[in-house]
Amino acid sequence: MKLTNYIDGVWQGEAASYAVVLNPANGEELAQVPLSTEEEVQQAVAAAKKAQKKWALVPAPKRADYLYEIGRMMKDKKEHLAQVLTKEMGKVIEEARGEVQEGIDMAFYMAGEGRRLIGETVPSELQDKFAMSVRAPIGVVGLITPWNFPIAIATWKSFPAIVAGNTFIWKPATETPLMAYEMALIFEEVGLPHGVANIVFGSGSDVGTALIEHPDVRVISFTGSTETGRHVAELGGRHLKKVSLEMGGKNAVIVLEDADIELAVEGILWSAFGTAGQRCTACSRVIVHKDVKEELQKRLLESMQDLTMGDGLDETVKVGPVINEKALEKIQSYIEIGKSEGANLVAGGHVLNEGKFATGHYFEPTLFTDVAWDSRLAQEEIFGPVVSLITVSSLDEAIEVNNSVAYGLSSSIFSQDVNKVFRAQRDLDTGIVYINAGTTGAEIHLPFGGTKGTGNGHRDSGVAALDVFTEWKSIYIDYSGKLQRAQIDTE
Ligand SMILES: NC(=O)c1ccc[n+]([C@@H]2O[C@H](COP(=O)([O-])OP(=O)(O)OC[C@H]3O[C@@H](n4cnc5c(N)ncnc54)[C@H](O)[C@@H]3O)[C@@H](O)[C@H]2O)c1
Repeated sequence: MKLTNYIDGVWQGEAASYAVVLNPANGEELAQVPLSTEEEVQQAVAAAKKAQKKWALVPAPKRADYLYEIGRMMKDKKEHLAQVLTKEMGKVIEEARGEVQEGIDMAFYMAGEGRRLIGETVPSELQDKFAMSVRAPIGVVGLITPWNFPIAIATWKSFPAIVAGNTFIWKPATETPLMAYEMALIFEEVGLPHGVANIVFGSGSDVGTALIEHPDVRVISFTGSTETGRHVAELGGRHLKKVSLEMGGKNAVIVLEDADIELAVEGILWSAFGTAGQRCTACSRVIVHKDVKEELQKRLLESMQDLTMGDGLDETVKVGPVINEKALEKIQSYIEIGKSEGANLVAGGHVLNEGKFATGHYFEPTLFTDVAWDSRLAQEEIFGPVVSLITVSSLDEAIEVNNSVAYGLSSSIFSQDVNKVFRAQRDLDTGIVYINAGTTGAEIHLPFGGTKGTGNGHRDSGVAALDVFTEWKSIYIDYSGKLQRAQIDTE
């Protein structure tokens, strides 16, 4: 299947060049994705700009009605969307269903915002004067998304954008364009006015750059690696764009001496090896108290034996493939780095490429122990099924080690002591903190994002997402019939 861009409600013609989209589980060709150019971006921005004027005049509750329809259609197509998602991204089908559900939840949640979009009324300091602030749409927004959550992240961005009265151009990752294609079909089927939702496929350097540099694109909402995000921020800054960045992570589970070890093992397995470790919130470090280190390690190693690997469409599989050959090489390079740094490789550490694994991209769930907290293995984002066990002697030390990385997305702590966990949630320098759960499992009505190298202060999800896609407009209405001046003493 050859995909085409979706601009102004119209599926566009053939592109000059394409990239091939492969199923990471078996190497099967799924589609060809256009490698668009600046010209297509200009066309999409022009359509979005024209549509936005009308769209902003549609009352927000009516804009929200389209989101209810989109949510209902996603619900009807949930199994189909999940199957396509597993094929193009590789995550196991249970997780794919969960990701689609996140999108459905986001549709209904943001549709509800159509009847709120809450502003503020406040007293004026002057008599016979009324003061309020409202959320105003910004205009045309550009959405740049990664391959690891090809549908959920797009809904976190596009749904608040449109309910607030903006129109958008979405550039999905070239590895996972099929979810964008499926969403465009849904936008078309629910009759979303032409030009409100536009999809332009292509590389980050061509399409992404053209979006960021275009003077009519007022907001860039980006999710991806910190390296790319830094570039997006620099370029966006030069063009004075509002740029929202959600980037990498190096998340840790802390296991204290009084933890429920069985529960901690379950939490670690799910957050470290789910999606083959390719979540921004993946647990990549386990910071364990020395008194329970041996027990935790033993139970973790035993449980890791039960992680069946294979094609995520097989319901019995727990760990699917990683996205491509480049990812395998990166993970392998960190195995070598870990060994050279003196960490102890106690499980996994290999690419699987024989038998049923021969045509896919599989890496064994891997555990290093005795990892130095400041080693590269413990500090850098690997984005694969690799966990580093770091031993500490106290809660203070655990928090310090957790906070030592350049990222600040998610952290978790297992302990039965309410004083310790309350103290920890205060001091853990991450945007998300879990108590007695792994590092993953965000719910869409709470803000999602992180500190330091993970983000630049904005958030996806929750009402906070509306801050990215609206401007605060302050309105003063003077009904005194005379010129009143604030801050001037008229007595
Ligand atoms: N914090 C979060 O919410 C979150 C969520 C998911 C993934 N991530 C992070 O995303 C990364 C994995 O995703 P990825 O490999 O797709 O990231 P990436 O940075 O390589 O790509 C992300 C997107 O940016 C585009 N892009 C690449 N170069 C660009 C450029 N020069 N200008 C504009 N756009 C450009 C890509 O085409 C893609 O659409 C990991 O670091 C992960 O932690 C973060």
